[in-house]
Amino acid sequence: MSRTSAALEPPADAVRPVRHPDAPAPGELLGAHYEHCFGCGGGQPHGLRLEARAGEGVTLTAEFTVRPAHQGAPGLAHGGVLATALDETLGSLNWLLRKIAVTGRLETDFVRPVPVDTVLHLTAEVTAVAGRKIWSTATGRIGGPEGPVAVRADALFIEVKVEHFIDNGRPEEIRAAMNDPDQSRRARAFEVNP
Ligand SMILES: CCCCCCCCCCCCCCCC(=O)SCCNC(=O)CCNC(=O)[C@H](O)C(C)(C)COP(=O)(O)OP(=O)(O)OC[C@H]1O[C@@H](n2cnc3c(N)ncnc32)[C@H](O)[C@@H]1OP(=O)(O)O
Repeated sequence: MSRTSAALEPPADAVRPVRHPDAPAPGELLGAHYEHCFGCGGGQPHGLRLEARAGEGVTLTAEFTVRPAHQGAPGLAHGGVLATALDETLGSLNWLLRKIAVTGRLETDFVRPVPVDTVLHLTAEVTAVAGRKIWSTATGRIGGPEGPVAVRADALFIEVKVEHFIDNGRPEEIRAAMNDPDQSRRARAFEVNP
């Protein structure tokens, strides 16, 4: 049995991703794309507050500290929370392409339990692009950036226009997001033209 579904195998005519010339420099923190994002925003008391940093090419690293609010089994991170950390990390990669994209498919392997207070060290990269489709992969390690693998995921993101959010989101949150005075958040959310 193959590890991933056919939808996560890029077709033969897919191309290598191209880092946008204005992508944040390697080592730079990306910052949250939305204050109330459960994955990266500072406005969610129990959110993950995941911090992602640009890497070389179309790669990044990220860290997430598992807190007591993130438990599933006693003292252990909930699998859905770990999947969120992977989803957020993979989603952040699209900023290096300057594309707005949403997760279409996310396949996750849970390899080791992740205790509360553990720092999950994530690495991720875009592997291929074809039209609106973006394939990417991520790995999360514990005990340090070179520690054993605890989780990994492969994903397919689909590029969307900003109308995807305007048409489907609640008007009050959309209005507030559009009026967000934080320039870097506004940039990650809206300024996506090459
Ligand atoms: C004003 C405020 C702005 C705020 C600005 C914020 C910006 C920054 C937001 C980032 C947020 C990050 C957060 C973390 C990442 C999430 O968690 S994103 C949230 C979770 N994901 C979603 O909610 C997506 C829900 N799904 C959808 O809306 C729609 O199904 C999609 C994904 C947009 C696709 O619909 P569509 O545009 O109609 O595209 P469609 O023609 O169906 O498919 C296009 C292609 O993709 C393929 N495809 C589509 N879905 C799938 C699938 N599930 N599996 C396999 N293939 C698929 C199709 O087969 C098709 O392939 P081709 O035929 O072209 O080869």
